[in-house]
Amino acid sequence: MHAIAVKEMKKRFGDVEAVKGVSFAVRSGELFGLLGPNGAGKTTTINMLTGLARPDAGTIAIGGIDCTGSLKAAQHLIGIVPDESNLYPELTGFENLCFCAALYGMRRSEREARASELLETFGLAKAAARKFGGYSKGMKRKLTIAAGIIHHPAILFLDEPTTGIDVASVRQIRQFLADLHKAGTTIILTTHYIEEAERLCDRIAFIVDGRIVTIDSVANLMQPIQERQEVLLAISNSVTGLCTELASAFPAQAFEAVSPGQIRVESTQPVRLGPLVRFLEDKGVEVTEARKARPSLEDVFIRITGLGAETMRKEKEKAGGGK
Ligand SMILES: Nc1ncnc2c1ncn2[C@@H]1O[C@H](COP(=O)(O)OP(=O)(O)OP(=O)(O)O)[C@@H](O)[C@H]1O
Repeated sequence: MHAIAVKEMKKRFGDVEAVKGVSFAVRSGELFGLLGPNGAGKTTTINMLTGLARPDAGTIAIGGIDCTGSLKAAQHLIGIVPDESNLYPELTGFENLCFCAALYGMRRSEREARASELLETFGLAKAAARKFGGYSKGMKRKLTIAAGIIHHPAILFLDEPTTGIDVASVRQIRQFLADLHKAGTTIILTTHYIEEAERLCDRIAFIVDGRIVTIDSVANLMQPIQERQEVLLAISNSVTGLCTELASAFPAQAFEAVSPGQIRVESTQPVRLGPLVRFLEDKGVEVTEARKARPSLEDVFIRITGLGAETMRKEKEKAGGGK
């Protein structure tokens, strides 16, 4: 049985068709990533799956339960970590968690024990008695995750869990998600950090402009580019038309000027540096460094979506870090 099965789900906000008919299924125990740039429709998709937005069309099943009209029957199965925290600033960390536990009908002793356990897990025990409103961004995100799993949900939805927070918290959250995944929880994660998706997810759906453009395992997505060789050459100075000249001199390789001081060489054969360096020297260009690049999911994303590395980098910067 699938933990989640979505068919032809759509959502429009006025003139904006935010989600244009997405279909996918998440296996039980899977860590599934929805990856895409800002405005792609990730949050809207998650909101429809968690009952925060009503789809205009399509069907949703969660844990085998038809949730198309209402999520009520599957509510106990899911945990939600929204991108903006829904916790109360005037309550302490401990009180917030106990309050959430009470909403799930947990008994007092049970909820206090669970709240203390989760505060410990996330390194927040010392801040347990402090008001949530005074927490740092990273602490807020961690407590929001703790609140989302207070009732041991079988399926956890997280919307951009590592965006805009400090590096130490990012590491802690990623490790926590990996542990939760190992323990068997189904996790659906939205992110626009390609390397985060590559590191954590079993399968990834690339979502662009309201549509899923591809869904596959990280290994399968990476397979076509694994055999490809890529070398980055740092050069002392650039000369007009250098890449065109290189391409005609070395037709088995592809050349791209990634910046004025850097050329990317791509080939399906091992790249021989000697002839390249000599050719460039003859043109008055010195190679100051040659580095073999590891193929990454970012390359796959760029190939499939047509979105350039620069676009994704800008998206990351806009998001305010998280690395
Ligand atoms: N409540 C709303 N009212 C109007 N338009 C909306 C609303 N929510 C989302 N949209 C629009 O729908 C599109 C998809 O937005 P969504 O937030 O789902 O994207 P996203 O992939 O989660 O982006 P981000 O990474 O920035 O969070 C965008 O064009 C957005 O402006």
